[in-house]
Amino acid sequence: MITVEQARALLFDLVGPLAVEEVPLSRANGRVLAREVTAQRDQPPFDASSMDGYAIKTTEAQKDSMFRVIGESAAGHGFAGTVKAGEAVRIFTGAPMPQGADFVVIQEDVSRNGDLITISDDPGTNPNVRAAGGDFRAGTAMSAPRRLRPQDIALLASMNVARVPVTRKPVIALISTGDELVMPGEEPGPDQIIASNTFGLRAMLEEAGAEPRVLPIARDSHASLETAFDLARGADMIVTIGGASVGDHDLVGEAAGNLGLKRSFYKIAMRPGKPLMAGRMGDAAMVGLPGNPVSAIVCGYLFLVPMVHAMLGLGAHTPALLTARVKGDLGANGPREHYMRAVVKDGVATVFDNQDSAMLGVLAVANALVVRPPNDPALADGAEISYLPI
Ligand SMILES: Nc1nc2c(c(=O)[nH]1)N[C@H]1C(S)=C(S)[C@@H](COP(=O)(O)OP(=O)(O)OC[C@H]3O[C@@H](n4cnc5c(N)ncnc54)[C@H](O)[C@@H]3O)O[C@H]1N2
Ligand code: MOO
Repeated sequence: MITVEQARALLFDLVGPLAVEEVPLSRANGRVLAREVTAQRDQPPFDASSMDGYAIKTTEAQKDSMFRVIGESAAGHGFAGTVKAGEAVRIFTGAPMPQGADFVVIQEDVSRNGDLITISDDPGTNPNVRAAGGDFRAGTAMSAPRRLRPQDIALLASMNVARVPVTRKPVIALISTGDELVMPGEEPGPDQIIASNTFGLRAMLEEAGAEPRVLPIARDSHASLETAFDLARGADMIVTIGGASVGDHDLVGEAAGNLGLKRSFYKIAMRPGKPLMAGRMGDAAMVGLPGNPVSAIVCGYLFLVPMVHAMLGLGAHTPALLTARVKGDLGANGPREHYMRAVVKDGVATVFDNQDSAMLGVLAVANALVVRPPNDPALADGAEISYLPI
C-alpha cells in the first residue's frame, strides 16, 4: 500500500489549475484571484483632511492665532480658491485640502465668532492630512493567486476594479452508492440509513471553493452505477462514496473500470480511509472514497480539499499540521498512518477512546485529527504530537 504522501502526489497529478473567467466584483468574494490586478487610480486622489476643522498654513498653526474663514471644503465638494496668510477654510473629514493650506486644526481647538476663528488650544504638530496616493498609487498591484476576502473586495472596489479575473470553480459530481441509503428527509425502510457523507462532503467542497453537484444515489448494481457516472459527465472531478472495499456489493471500482477508469492507485496505508481509489475517467479526475462516514470526511480534508485548491490555482500543498501535547498515554500505532479524532484545547490534545470510523457523533465534537505515523511507538502523557485542525 502507498503512503498518504504518495497518494496525495498521485492525486495532484490528476488535476491542474482551471481556466480563468471574469466576474463582477459583487460576485468575487471567496473566489480565487487568478492574476495580478492593478489600481486604476491613486487613493486618496488628492491630499485629504483626516479631521473636521479648519484648513490653514502649518506656519500659522499656533495657539491664539486668528483667521478669517473664506469658504468651505466638504467631502465631494472641494474649495476652489487658495488659502493665504491669515485665512482658513472650514473643512470636513475626507474633503480635499484647499490650495495653500497644509494643516487642519481640529474644531475642538478653535473658538469661532462669525467669520473669525481663534486657535484656543495647542493645535499640536500632526497636520491631520492624508497625502494623495498614501493608501495606494495607480498601478499598485494586488498579487495573485489569493482567495478573496471581504477586505480584498473593498480594496479592489477602491482601486476601481469592477470586473475580477478568477479561476473557474471546479465542478464536482458527488455520487453516493448503496442500496441502504436514502436522502435526508425521506422515510428510510427498516434496513436503511440516511446518506450523510454526501452532505458533509458537499459542505466541505463548497467551503473549499468548488461547485459540488449531488447526484441521485446509485444503487449497488452496475446499471445504476453506470447511470450515475453518465450523469456526472462534464464534471471536473467525480467523487463516489462507498462501494470501495472488497465485499460482493462493492462494485464502484469494477463499474468505473468498465467505463474506462485509468486507475492511479487503490488502497492507502492510512486509517481511516484505506480503500481509497483514484484515477482518470475521460477528462475528469475520479476519486472513490470509502463509505464509512468518518473515513469519507477525513479523506475529504486530506485529499479532496487540497485537490480543489490545486484546481483553483492555489498550488499543490499538503495541509498544514500544528503541534500539541497529548493528554494521557497513547498505545503504539499499527502499520497505517492513523488520523485520530481528538479535541485540542490550550495546546493539549485529548484523543477520543472511540476511533470507530462510523462514528459521526465523535467526529462532530472533535476539532483535530492527531496524526500518528506508521508504527509510531507508544506515547506517554505530555509527548508532542502533530495534528490537523478540522
Ligand atoms: N473484509 C474487509 N472488509 C472491509 C475492509 C477490508 O479491508 N476487508 N475495509 C473496511 C474499511 S477500512 C472500510 S473504510 C469500509 C469501506 O467500505 P466501502 O467503501 O465499500 O463502503 P460501504 O461498504 O459501501 O459502506 C461502509 C459503511 O458506510 C456506510 N455508508 C456508505 N455510504 C454512505 C453515505 N453516503 N452516507 C452515510 N453512510 C454511508 C454504509 O452504510 C456502511 O455502513 O469497508 C470495511 N470493510
Ligand atoms: O479505513 Mo476504513 O476507512 O478504517 O474505516
